[in-house]
Amino acid sequence: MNPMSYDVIVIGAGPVGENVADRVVRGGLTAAIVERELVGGECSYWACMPTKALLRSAAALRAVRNLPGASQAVTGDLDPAAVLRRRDDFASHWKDDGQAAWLASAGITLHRGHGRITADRVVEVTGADETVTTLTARHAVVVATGTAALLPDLPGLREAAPWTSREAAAAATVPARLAIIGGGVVAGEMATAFSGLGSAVTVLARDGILPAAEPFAGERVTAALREAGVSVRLGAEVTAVRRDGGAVRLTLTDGEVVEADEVLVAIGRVPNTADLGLETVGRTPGDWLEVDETLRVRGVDWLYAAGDVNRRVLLTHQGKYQARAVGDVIVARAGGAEVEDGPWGKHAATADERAVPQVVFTEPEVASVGLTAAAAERAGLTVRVVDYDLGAVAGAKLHADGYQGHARMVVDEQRRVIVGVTFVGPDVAELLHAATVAIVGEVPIDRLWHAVPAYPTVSEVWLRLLEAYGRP
Ligand SMILES: Cc1cc2nc3c(=O)[nH]c(=O)nc-3n(C[C@H](O)[C@H](O)[C@H](O)COP(=O)(O)OP(=O)(O)OC[C@H]3O[C@@H](n4cnc5c(N)ncnc54)[C@H](O)[C@@H]3O)c2cc1C
Ligand SMILES: NC(=O)c1ccc[n+]([C@@H]2O[C@H](COP(=O)([O-])OP(=O)(O)OC[C@H]3O[C@@H](n4cnc5c(N)ncnc54)[C@H](O)[C@@H]3O)[C@@H](O)[C@H]2O)c1
Repeated sequence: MNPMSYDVIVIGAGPVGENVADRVVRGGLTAAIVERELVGGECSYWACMPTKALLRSAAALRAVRNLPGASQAVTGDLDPAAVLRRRDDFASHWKDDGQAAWLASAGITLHRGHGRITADRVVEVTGADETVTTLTARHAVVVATGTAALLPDLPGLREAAPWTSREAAAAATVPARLAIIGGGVVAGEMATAFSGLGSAVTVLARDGILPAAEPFAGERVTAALREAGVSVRLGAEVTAVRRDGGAVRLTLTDGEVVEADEVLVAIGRVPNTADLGLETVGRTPGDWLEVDETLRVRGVDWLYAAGDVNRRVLLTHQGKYQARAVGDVIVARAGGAEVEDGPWGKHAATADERAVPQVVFTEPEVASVGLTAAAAERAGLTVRVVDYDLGAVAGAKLHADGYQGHARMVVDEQRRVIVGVTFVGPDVAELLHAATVAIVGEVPIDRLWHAVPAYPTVSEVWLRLLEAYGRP
């Protein structure tokens, strides 16, 4: 036993854990971080970065092919091997020396191994060689252990060695045929990526494509995937899976069999809490960790949970936003300073509920923030929905010949502020932050008329949306 004390112990060195530790050290406290795999977490090696690298080259090629003058310069096809090599670079070749060095430079102590809470403010770390180190926290323990892929209980699935997002993101070769179970964000992006790389892709989307987004988003992504040769089977449900020799056979509810070389399961996530000692704090192992506005686990005053593991929003940027709030509130509570946990306060993660931005890097891209029209109505708001054809904007016509896209703004009619925006179209990702600022700032519609978009940019859609809404 080797007792060591820190002000704060963070379990999990993904993007969220790293940012919590950095924030508390900047606030004058000491911090240790516990990591059982790679410093940088899912995002750096198997999620955000490598998947976007898999998507980017095909997106650039599509863009240039839609631009007369430039398209003539393209004489060959995509080189999948070169894309995979670039992906390897973005995954740092699955080595974390760079990020571990950053932790050291930030004054954060790294303990490698599996962390488990064993008593109040006590974390045991079991290393790869089974040695156990006991850490104690003077002020707080923060769980930032993230999530893993959810696998459904389908007969034959586990024996068929399915891909999860990890195997897809780190694929060493491109399968000739890929079947994807699911229709959410991972399924949409992976279908786009692997069809771009040359796989014959079949998407078995029981609940549709991007069902949580505005309906036009899923419709446009479905149409584009089909145009790219992807077989999108809306409503298709898998009942059994079998791997015979090399091929995987998926049986659907109507008895039809879909054959592929690999099957990717992308139906959501489970929290990494099964072996974390949650029973010692009266929680059930394997459950999501429910937290209050300051990301503190309800009823346990020294325990916090940030990032994917608290299920508020499963996105890196939002988890890092939570990390800044958690780090700062721990420092405030440790020093007896005032806690600002009211809406939009320094220590409250208010944006998690009102203004979460997300870009889905499909073709076309889907960029959204805040509420969809349906979600706003469910929340009891009186809303007005304003739609505009993004392809009709001068900047979009210049951007690409035959540019097709759509924009929607959802306005809370009682407060006359925007509560949701969705853009669908090529390269709409960079349009999103203006919408986020308008929603977080609760900028009145009447004032937005004074925010003039430059001509001729795609951002002129903002003016067109306001014109469609009307000026009294
Ligand atoms: C395929 C895919 C693509 C994605 N793309 C995007 C994107 O483009 N943009 C975006 O914003 N989000 C994206 N996400 C979501 C994003 O990856 C997560 O929101 C983010 O990684 C969450 O960060 P985290 O720090 O909470 O958890 P993680 O990144 O999962 O990190 C948790 C860390 O904790 C460690 N750990 C777990 N348990 C223990 C333990 N008991 N002891 C010690 N260490 C432990 C793990 O090894 C891991 O390193 C994507 C997700 C997937 C699956
Ligand atoms: N660009 C990005 O921001 C990005 C990219 C990838 C992943 N992510 C994040 O990662 C998280 C996980 O993504 P995901 O796609 O796994 O989850 P998801 O929640 O986005 O989608 C899962 C989909 O699977 C469907 N589903 C659920 N159970 C099913 C079943 N038994 N059979 C068939 N379909 C079923 C659901 O209806 C849903 O549409 C998301 O929350 C997302 O925010 C973000």
